[in-house]
Amino acid sequence: MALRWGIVSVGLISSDFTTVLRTLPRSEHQVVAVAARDLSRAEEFARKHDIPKAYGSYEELAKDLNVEVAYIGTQHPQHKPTVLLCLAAGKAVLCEKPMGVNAAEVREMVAEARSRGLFLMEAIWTRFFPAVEALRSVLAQGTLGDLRVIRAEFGKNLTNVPRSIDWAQAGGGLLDLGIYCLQFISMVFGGQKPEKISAVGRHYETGVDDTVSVLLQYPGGVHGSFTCSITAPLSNMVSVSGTKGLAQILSPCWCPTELVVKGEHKEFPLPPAPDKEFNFTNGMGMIYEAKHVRECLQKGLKESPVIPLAESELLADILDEVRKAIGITFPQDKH
Ligand SMILES: NC(=O)C1=CN([C@@H]2O[C@H](COP(=O)(O)OP(=O)(O)OC[C@H]3O[C@@H](n4cnc5c(N)ncnc54)[C@H](OP(=O)(O)O)[C@@H]3O)[C@@H](O)[C@H]2O)C=CC1
Ligand SMILES: O=C(O)[C@H](O)[C@H](O)[C@H](O)CO
Repeated sequence: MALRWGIVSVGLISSDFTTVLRTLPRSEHQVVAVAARDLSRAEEFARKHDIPKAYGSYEELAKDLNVEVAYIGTQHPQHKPTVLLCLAAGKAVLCEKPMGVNAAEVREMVAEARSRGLFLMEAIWTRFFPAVEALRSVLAQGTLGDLRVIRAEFGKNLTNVPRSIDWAQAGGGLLDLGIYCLQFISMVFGGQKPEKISAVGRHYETGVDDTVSVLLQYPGGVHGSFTCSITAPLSNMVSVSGTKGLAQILSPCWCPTELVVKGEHKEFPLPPAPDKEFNFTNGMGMIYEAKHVRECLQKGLKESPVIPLAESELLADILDEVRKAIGITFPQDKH
């Protein structure tokens, strides 16, 4: 039975995700509706992606009984209201990262999903790439020995991307790019709560975070660190070091296809996407998370075992702590 998707908002990532869904067998995935704040833009998107139903409001899509799962592709601050709207309408929800602007928002969404017995997942698509699955396997086998340190970086000049420098839209690097680094560190250290968090950072002129470095101490004398930036290019790699060797996820680490383990280079090419256009790097890699969502729903799961809701809450808690340490607040923090 095909999983019937509703796409919430018609922005850049929504276009990429919809393009990916339409490469999948129609017997497994169908995009049955799309909604935008403006009907004409929703209709244009529907024409581009051959979607049967277009709505001029998210509310109308939420009421569409043909929609089983909603994909939330709005900007950060609109994630919470649209997730809550779709949950209230009985939809399963896949919400783009970061699921919330802060931990309070994430906890509100998680509580609502749990109280309604509905599936909710944060679209940390990185975790579903074969290269990252291979890294998890390497770690599980003890190939690197006893872990000591993990280091991650994600930086690129985004000062020309309006949402990235827009304080009202919770811009900056931490929520947009840093979350990718942090989720690697948390994944490697088993979703444990760090014992100590420290951070230094620079503010961008609009009040968002510009470049931030974070140090996380975990139980057992191990630690992780990351740097994210919206103004400076960084290595965009991840390295995991243990007593028996080093593993590296090569750039682009947030959507990787290359893993190096103790000097051995392994490639995990994306599925072919002939004549498909994407707004973001390695967009075809969203196929993995889309397939995972369907697998979860087929099993009757209410959350992903790969990016559990408790992990989304933990990531948000840590990002809150980091923002507090460097003095970054957003309008959404007051609610
Ligand atoms: N997984 C990945 O690889 C990526 C994930 N993302 C995530 O996806 C989300 C969207 O990013 P992106 O597609 O670049 O965003 P866009 O700038 O394309 O905006 C997405 C949608 O947000 C709505 N929107 C835009 N501005 C406002 C505003 N000021 N107030 C209210 N709503 C607004 C619009 O919805 P409408 O269409 O209804 O008008 C718009 O289409 C982000 O949270 C980001 O973190 C982004 C890039 C890559
Ligand atoms: O999730 C992402 O990949 C980021 O939002 C984008 O890559 C970043 O905003 C640059 O476009």
